[in-house]
Amino acid sequence: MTETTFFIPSLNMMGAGCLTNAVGNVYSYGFRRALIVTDSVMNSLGVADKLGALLAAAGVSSVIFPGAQPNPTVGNVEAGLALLQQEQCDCVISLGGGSSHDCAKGIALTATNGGSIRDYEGVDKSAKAQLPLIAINTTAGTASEMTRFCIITDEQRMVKMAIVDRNVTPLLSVNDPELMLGKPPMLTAATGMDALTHAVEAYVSVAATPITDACALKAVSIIAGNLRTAVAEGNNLAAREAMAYAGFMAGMAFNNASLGFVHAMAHQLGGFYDLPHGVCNAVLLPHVEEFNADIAASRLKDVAHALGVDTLGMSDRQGADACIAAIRRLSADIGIPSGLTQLGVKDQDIPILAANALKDACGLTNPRRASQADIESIFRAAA
Ligand SMILES: NC(=O)c1ccc[n+]([C@@H]2O[C@H](COP(=O)([O-])OP(=O)(O)OC[C@H]3O[C@@H](n4cnc5c(N)ncnc54)[C@H](O)[C@@H]3O)[C@@H](O)[C@H]2O)c1
Ligand SMILES: CCCCCCO
Ligand SMILES: [Fe+2]
Ligand SMILES: [Zn+2]
Repeated sequence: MTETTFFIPSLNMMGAGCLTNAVGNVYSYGFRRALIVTDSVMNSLGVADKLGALLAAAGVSSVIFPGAQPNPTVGNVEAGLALLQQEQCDCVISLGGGSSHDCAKGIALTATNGGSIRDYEGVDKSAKAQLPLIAINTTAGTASEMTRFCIITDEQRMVKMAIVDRNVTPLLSVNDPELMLGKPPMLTAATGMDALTHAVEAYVSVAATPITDACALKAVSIIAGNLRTAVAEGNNLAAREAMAYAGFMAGMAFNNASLGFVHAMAHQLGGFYDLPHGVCNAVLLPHVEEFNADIAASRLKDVAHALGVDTLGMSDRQGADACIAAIRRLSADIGIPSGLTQLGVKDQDIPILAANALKDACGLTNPRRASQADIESIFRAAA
């Protein structure tokens, strides 16, 4: 077995109501002035103000930056950094989903390392630890609250940059499902399918390990057992808590085994059309696994079993086909759009989307290599 590494934040708090003690930890870490990085919706819902009041009661003052856009941009990071420096904050707290966490990571990293977030595209390009980041998660989920990844859209090139850097790992991650009760059904569906994609891609990845396998398969079975309920009954706290654990465990898997062509291709759709990450993953997932099926058949049969399929007596290829069918059924049951055309993707853009997908770091661990023509045909199959 080759040498492997396992990245995870040093402290991860989970469970209904854990936010209160998490805020206490901000004070006991010694921080006294926080920049809260969130987005306009979370801010308008009053969630950021509530967090500010909890922090104030614990002895920590704060200022809110509500400028993290979905698919956060270089401009968002620069604006947030300016506010952090003007307000002389000593820590960053992200409040929201992956967009808020990634924007906050970009702010915290450039606050200590200087330059532009563009300078850190690639693997471990930074020299110093970021300003301490506490990630309070409200979607389940991208797992950005616990990963060493930061995805920032370069609005000039219209591509999502992957900053893969241990220094963007949050100090503390917080998953309180009480903050997830208000997620609308489509957002619950999209983020849940993002988590499933993380687990499946990590499980078929060429960088999978026994640790990431255990996390991935457990995440798959929790998602199979709870996502439909979380979409249909948003106030079901048990289903929300289960999905929070599933998103986190899928994060443990891909934070260490990375991903595959689903993400490499989905990132292009996010960067080019500003489409929601989880929906892009959900539409592409069955098509990429169809492309991988011959090479990853036995792995996909394991995933089928974790999805609840009775695979006894099936060949590996039959198991892989059953896995792909079960993913399609789950997607349809929770209202995910069936094709990319419905999302506004244009055939004439596919060549540039495919060329950029082949440059995305996520593709490096896909179990099957692909040519430009292969990626183009997968995009067209998903139309
Ligand atoms: N860094 C990583 O490891 C990683 C992994 C996967 C995805 N991502 C990135 O994360 C981004 C997507 O994040 P996301 O899918 O969490 O969505 P998001 O953060 O973009 O949020 C989507 C919308 O949902 C709203 N929302 C969030 N929580 C809510 C709640 N509890 N109740 C009501 N509304 C709520 C937000 O205000 C926003 O309007 C993409 O940019 C993607 O590239 C990063
Ligand atoms: C190389 C891994 C990048 C992870 C991005 C998840 O959307
Ligand atoms: Fe992603
Ligand atoms: Zn993802």
